[in-house]
Amino acid sequence: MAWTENNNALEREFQFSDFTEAFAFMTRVAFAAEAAGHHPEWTNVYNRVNIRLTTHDAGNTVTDKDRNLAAVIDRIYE
Ligand SMILES: C[C@H](O)[C@H](O)[C@H]1CNC2=NC(N)=NC(=O)C2=N1
Repeated sequence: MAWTENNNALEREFQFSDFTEAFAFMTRVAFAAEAAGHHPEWTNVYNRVNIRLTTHDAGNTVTDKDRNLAAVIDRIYE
């Protein structure tokens, strides 16, 4: 898995050719997150998107909800 676990969260950086591609990815992830009822912490700077996944309801720990969303995000990125 390309994600690393740091400070009770799964983290991964995604890179794109430009802002439009990065934002298109974010839009798809946003819909997938809403469908899953589980939402990322993220930042975007131009063509980079940094995502952090942790479960707030479980006291900010990594749970299967984070692992499952990470797998969904990876498929969107492929
Ligand atoms: C009621 C709602 O499903 C919960 O508050 C969900 C929303 N999205 C969430 N996202 C994340 N990352 N952690 C949560 O604990 C969480 N809880």
